[in-house]
Amino acid sequence: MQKAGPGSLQVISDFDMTLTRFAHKGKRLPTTHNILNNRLLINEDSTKKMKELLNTYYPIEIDPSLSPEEKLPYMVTWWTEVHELLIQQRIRKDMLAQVVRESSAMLREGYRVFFDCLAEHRVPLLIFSAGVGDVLEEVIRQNDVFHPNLHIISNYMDFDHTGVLQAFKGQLIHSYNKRDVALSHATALRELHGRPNVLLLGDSLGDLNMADGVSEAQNILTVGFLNDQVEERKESYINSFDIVLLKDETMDIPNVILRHIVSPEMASLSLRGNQSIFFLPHNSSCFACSRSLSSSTFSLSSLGVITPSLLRSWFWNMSATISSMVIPGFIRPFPSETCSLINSPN
Ligand SMILES: Nc1ccn([C@@H]2O[C@H](COP(=O)(O)O)[C@@H](O)[C@H]2O)c(=O)n1
Ligand SMILES: [Mg+2]
Repeated sequence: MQKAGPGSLQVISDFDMTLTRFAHKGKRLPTTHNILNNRLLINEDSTKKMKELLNTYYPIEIDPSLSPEEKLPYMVTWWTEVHELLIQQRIRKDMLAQVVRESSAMLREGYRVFFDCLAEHRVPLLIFSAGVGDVLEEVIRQNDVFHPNLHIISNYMDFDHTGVLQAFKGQLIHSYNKRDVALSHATALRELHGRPNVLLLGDSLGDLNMADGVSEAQNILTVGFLNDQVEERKESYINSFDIVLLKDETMDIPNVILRHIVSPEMASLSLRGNQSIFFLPHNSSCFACSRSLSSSTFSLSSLGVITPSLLRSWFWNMSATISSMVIPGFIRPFPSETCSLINSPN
């Protein structure tokens, strides 16, 4: 994928709990459907009913002992009942921006690097979501990353001429029918043709089918975010995705993969707190990072071929020089296990 470069690449990603965070400071964050569970839009009874439906069907959605075929009818019931309830509540289009603003939904840390990098290199990003399209668009817009390379397949609301919800458009999309939906959209997504390499991101086993509509796919690299019921589901995720990220609320790994594909000549670099971490470039050269004191720009210079001692000294030097650097999207606490690994004599 790296040899073929960004011109052959497309990214297909799920939205809820893949591009958005699952939790923050120990609190569950909402999906696009749950963002709509706001008293500005729906009454108290419906709020209760939506929660009951979530408590009934979410455990089925993630139950590792049930097959996708067994889960399917329950998913159809869950989505259908919630959509009917939202229609009955006569949701207003002009309130959506406000409920998104009031919600605690967050894109994963490092999201700006991800969205901007894809746009800069003209790599199409297909967001394939069983959530609510109008809400997910608003989340992306409010985070300022709605770029022209974005394509979205989702459940879109149909509003009447006064801006009141009257139906949902097109085929219902739920967690376990993404294959059918992918196949039915295959010809429409012309911009994605001729891009045989796919980076696929998802948090559900149903997301693995999102690339089924890609004609003549050559390589599909799948990354699975395992957010919930980790121990129970780990085995099936490891057997199904190429890379499994356990309770990782960042876009760090997708960003490193992208950096490797779009600019393989540069060290892929990420700075965290007052420590630093960098990812090796494909030719095994190492780069040092320094910041100009007069501006916020920073430069990379080659240090030559990596050796363990060079690595260690680089880390020590960097941690001293970058402690005050602020590079949005890159700074994050550096895990202590990684520090001790880097600083160990071997
Ligand atoms: N009423 C519902 C229905 C579904 N969900 C969750 O939304 C997720 C689907 O969106 P993706 O972007 O991940 O495809 C799904 O995993 C459900 O858990 C919900 O919260 N409420
Ligand atoms: Mg999801």
